[in-house]
Amino acid sequence: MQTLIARSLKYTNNELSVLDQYLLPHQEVWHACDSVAQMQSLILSLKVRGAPLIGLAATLLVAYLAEQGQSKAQLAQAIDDLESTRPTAVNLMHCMAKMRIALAQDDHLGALVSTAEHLFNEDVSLCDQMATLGAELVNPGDNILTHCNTGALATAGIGTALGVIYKAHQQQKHIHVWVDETRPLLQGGRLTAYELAQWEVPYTLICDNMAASLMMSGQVDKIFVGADRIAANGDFANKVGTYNLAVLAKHHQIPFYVVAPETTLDRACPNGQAIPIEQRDPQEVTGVSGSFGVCQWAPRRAKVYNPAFDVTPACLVTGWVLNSGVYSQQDLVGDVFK
Ligand SMILES: CSC[C@H]1O[C@H](OP(=O)(O)O)[C@H](O)[C@@H]1O
Repeated sequence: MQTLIARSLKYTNNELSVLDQYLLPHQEVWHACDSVAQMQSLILSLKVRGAPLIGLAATLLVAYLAEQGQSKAQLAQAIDDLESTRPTAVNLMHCMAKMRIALAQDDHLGALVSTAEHLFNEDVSLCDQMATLGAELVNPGDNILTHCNTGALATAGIGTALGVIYKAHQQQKHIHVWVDETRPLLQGGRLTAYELAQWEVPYTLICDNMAASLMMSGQVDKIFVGADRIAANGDFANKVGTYNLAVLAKHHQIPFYVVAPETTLDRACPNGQAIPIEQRDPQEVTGVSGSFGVCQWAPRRAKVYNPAFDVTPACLVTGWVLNSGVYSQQDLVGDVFK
């Protein structure tokens, strides 16, 4: 397999490595990964995270295992196991389906390697296309609000929604970004703030519960978010708290855009109710753990509701920014999903 290098995933010198996103922004630690169990653990703990990146990390591991001489039966099991790791982001299922097709080829090793290389390099291009198309929606001086993390850390390229923001910054549109910290795992406060600082994009970090008053006071001009799965009617799943923003945006008549590659589209999913929503460990809500240990603030026996994602109905979305274009719901359903 060729050398493949992204911000949080790389294959170099016959070694697959991932950047531990749970330790960011204070520590940049890379883990070599050579087994399904290890990759599943990295993905489940969100050390490896982000809808496109999860699919690509699993894909590169399958190709790596094939090059290590694993049998077709072992590789088929690896694909099944990896596909079941997290249920909501459809990019994982998309990538594993492509790898299953490659595994069925006569030269399965060659097909797996070339498919992995293609999917990785394709995502880089898809990110560039989304960024260019989405940046056209950004006006000079816009105050943009975003949720969770959708940058280079979450993809093989420059990102999805954050890629749009970065491209607009590169175009010297002099934007400012309101960054939702994104409870409970703080992908915004830890990762988006980290990426925007590295790109020298002006931003202000806020708690999620502050977005409404910012909108009411006219301090938010547009909202760009990512997606983990887009259903055939345009409903989409994204990090929990996205639906809040969509309802607020509609009330305050603020343009609300979802940015995602077409690898996030799920043609077999009729609407948002059909999207499986991952339920996560209550400990993520009752406290926080990291390299510093555990900080527990809620009662240990507190009953917790901790869905990793929520679903936003298409009626609340101004436009879908895909790699192929910017769509209204009518065009998305009629042209893209046709
Ligand atoms: C371009 S990443 C898309 C999506 O993935 C994130 O979820 P997680 O951090 O749990 O992997 C978040 O929902 C992003 O919007």
